[in-house]
Amino acid sequence: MSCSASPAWAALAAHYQDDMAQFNLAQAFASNPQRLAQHSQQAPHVYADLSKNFCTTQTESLLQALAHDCGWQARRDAMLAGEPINTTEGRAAMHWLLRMPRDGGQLRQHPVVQAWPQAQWDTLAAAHDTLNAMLALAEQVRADRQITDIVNIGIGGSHLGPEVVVQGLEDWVDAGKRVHFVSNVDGHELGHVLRQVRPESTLFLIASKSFTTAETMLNAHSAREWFLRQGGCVQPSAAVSIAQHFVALTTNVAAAQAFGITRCLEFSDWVGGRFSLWSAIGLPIAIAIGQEQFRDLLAGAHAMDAHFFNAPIGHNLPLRLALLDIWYRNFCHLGSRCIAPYSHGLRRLAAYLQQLEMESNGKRVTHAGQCLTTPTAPIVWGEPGTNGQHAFFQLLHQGQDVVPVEFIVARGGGKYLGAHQHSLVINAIAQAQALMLGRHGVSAHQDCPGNRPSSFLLLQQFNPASVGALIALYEHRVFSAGAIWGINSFDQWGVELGKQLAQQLRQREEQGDWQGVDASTRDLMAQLGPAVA
Ligand SMILES: O=P(O)(O)OC[C@H]1O[C@H](O)[C@H](O)[C@@H](O)[C@@H]1O
Repeated sequence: MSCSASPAWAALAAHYQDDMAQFNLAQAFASNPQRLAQHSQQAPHVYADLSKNFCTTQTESLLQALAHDCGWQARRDAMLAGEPINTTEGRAAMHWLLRMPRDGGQLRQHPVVQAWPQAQWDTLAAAHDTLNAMLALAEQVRADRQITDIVNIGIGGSHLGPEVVVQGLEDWVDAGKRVHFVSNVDGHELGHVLRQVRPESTLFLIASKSFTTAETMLNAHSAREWFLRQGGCVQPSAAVSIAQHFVALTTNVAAAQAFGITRCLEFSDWVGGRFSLWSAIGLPIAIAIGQEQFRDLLAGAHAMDAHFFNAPIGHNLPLRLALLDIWYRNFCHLGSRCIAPYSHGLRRLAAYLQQLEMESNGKRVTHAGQCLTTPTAPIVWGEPGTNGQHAFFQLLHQGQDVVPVEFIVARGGGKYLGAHQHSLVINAIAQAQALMLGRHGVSAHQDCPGNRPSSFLLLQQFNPASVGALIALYEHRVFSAGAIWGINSFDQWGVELGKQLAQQLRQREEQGDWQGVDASTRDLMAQLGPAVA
């Protein structure tokens, strides 16, 4: 049964029409002194104030009934059991295992974990062996005074997670290494980094789950060529050799070795690319902040995992957020969500979430291959505050579209506190208030309609553990929404088509065969093809 055929779906549609279409946030606060308590929740490291959303306790109850009707709990347990819930690729999705202590940690009493076969415990032990090897390498690199620059070459999941965490935890970066990220196939990005580094003091990390991604392979080959042109050697015995200065982070060790890399950190195919920052893909993070802090990052994420796998439907924060996402998308017909981290460190959070949410849940068929008749992932977008206020917040306040805004704010931490931190958080609070209250009776141009929804995610403190918990919260939220929609959040077949067509265009170009190709594509190839490059 698809989610929209469930009785709860019909009840939610009726609830929207009958009770919520004219809902007013300010009035809801005025008439219900319990509103904040009813729609807020403390989870590990993260407090969520959801009270400025278009919902009542009845909305939340009906949404919880939807989760129940759609088998959310069984899907959550299947993930924890290590079942192949990524059905189109026949794989489990076990990123959470990478942050679980060897003895199961806070989940060891969970009935599903108690029922694990020995093989699952062996998988956990193997994940710890890999983690220890990764952290040992990170410490070795941190202690190596000759290495001043780390260049991570990878794209998508092999880039965005590590980048958001390294930037976010800038105040914990203590080994004096500069960490650069190169993702785009546009040579300007690689060129810009290579102009700043020297081969003898640079460690290249070639991060690719598949070790076949075209952009990463081209960037890796160009980096290798540059390295050799600058006097680097292929002989492993030489000090400035590829063996010493290139490390691969991948599931495809054979391909990395064929490329000429001998130092490989491997991870398993049950780690989805966009869920992989906890695996070997996290090496740039571990080099930047050190093993102790990396373990804190994992511990924060594990605390959120324990909350997610243990908490019941009504008190499960990742699920509550997922249900609000479904409510807005499917019943209130709001197509996007704005991500507003009031944190310079989290300036790339929206980019990270764009992959996490839109690549996971931007889907239109169920596990069984049935076409869904309802929209799925919202479009997520955003910029850090306060910058966004001076750009697109105008539309949020006075535009014709209602966009739920998600404020992410930390309760201190970091080096530069005082007046700056205070101003940052006051701005976030004031924006949420302005969105809700609006301004009335001044003039047509100055009035703001108000009644615009927002959520507040508040980190107890800004540190590795809370960043880990925040990211795990988002991961489980995305999984929960996908589980209710009945889609596979762990594949990404839509991405393949463009890759295939790029390959076909290359072949056509070589063969000079443009038969059957549309006039626009042909003309663009003529204008931008190799003659121009
Ligand atoms: O890590 P890689 O195998 O190089 O993949 C990098 C990225 O490229 C792909 O096209 C996928 O859409 C992403 O999910 C993935 O994270």
